[in-house]
Amino acid sequence: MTEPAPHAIRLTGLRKSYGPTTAVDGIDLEIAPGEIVALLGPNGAGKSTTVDLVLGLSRPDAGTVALFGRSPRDAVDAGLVGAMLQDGAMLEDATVGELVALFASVHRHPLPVAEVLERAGLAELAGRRATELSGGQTQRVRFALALVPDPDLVVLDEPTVAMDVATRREFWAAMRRFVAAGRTVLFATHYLDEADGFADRVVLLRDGRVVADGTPRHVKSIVAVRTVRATVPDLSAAAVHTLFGDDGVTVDGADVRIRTADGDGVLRALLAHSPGAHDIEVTGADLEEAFLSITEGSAR
Ligand SMILES: Nc1ncnc2c1ncn2[C@@H]1O[C@H](COP(=O)(O)OP(=O)(O)OP(=O)(O)O)[C@@H](O)[C@H]1O
Repeated sequence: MTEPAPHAIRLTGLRKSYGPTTAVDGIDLEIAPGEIVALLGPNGAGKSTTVDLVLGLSRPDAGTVALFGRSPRDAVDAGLVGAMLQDGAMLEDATVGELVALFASVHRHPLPVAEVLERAGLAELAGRRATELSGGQTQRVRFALALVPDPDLVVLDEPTVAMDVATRREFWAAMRRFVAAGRTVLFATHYLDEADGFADRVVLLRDGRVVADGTPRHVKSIVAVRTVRATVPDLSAAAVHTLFGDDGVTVDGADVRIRTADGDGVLRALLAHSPGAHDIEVTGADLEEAFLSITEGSAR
C-alpha cells in the first residue's frame, strides 16, 4: 500500500508568544500540494510570525510544523522550499546577477541563473547593483532568490508591498507561470484583491487565530455581507438609525448605506417605512467587506 502524499504544509496547535504578546494562538492548518493559499489579516494578526514558523526561522512555543512530512530545516535543506521575506537583506555591492549566482551556489539543485532572472523579469537588470534598484525591483530580486532552489513550495510574506499596480500585475503573472506545474504557494498579504484574484483558498487570521478558511467565495458567503444603498426622502437620519442601528449604517442627507448580513430583511424594512424610497441598490460583499466584517466582529 502506498502512503498518501504528505501535506505540503501541516501546522498543528501552533503557538508563539513574544513576552506578553501572543502572536500565534493555536493554529491548525493543512495545505495540500498544489494549493495556492493566501494568509490574510490586519496588522499584527500573526501572518509574519506564522510565515517565520513555517520556514523554521523561529521556533514555536508549542505545536508542530511539517513541510512535505519533514521538519522545516530538512525541507529547506532539500531545496523543497523557496522563501520571499519582507526584509530579506541584500548585498549592496553585488549586482543582481551576482546575487542570484551566489544564492544558487549554496543550493544543491538550483535553477540556472539565466532562467531565474528571466522568470523574475530581471534579465535586463542583471548588471544593476542592489543599491540602484527601486522598491518594486528589489522585491523582484527577492522573488528571484525564492525561485533559485526550484522549490515545490514557495512562501511569500507580502510579496508585492512596494510594487505599483502594473508591477503587481506582472508579478502575479510571473507567479502564475511558475506555479502552473503544481507548486504550492503560501503568501501573506494585505491586498484583498490579490487574495481574491490569485489564491484558491483564503485563511483569515485575527489575533493569532484562524477566523475563516475557504475559497474567496466561501469566505464571503459565511458572512454574507450585503450593502444596501437607497435614497429615502421620507426618513430622518434618526429614524434610519432607530430602525437599523449605528453599526455599518451611514446616512448622508436622504442617502443611506447599510452594511448587513440580512439584505432581504433590511430591504423589506426600508420599503415598509419609506414608501418613497428610490435608487435602491443591493450589492454583494467584496472580500474587503467580508474581511472587515469578520475581523471587527460586526457581522450582523
Ligand atoms: N520580534 C517580535 N518581538 C515582539 N513582538 C513581536 C515580534 N514579532 C511580532 N510581534 C508581535 O506579534 C504580533 C503578531 O505580529 P506579526 O508580525 O506576526 O503580524 P502580521 O500579521 O504579520 O502583521 P503585519 O501585517 O503588520 O506584518 C503583533 O502584536 C506584533 O507586535
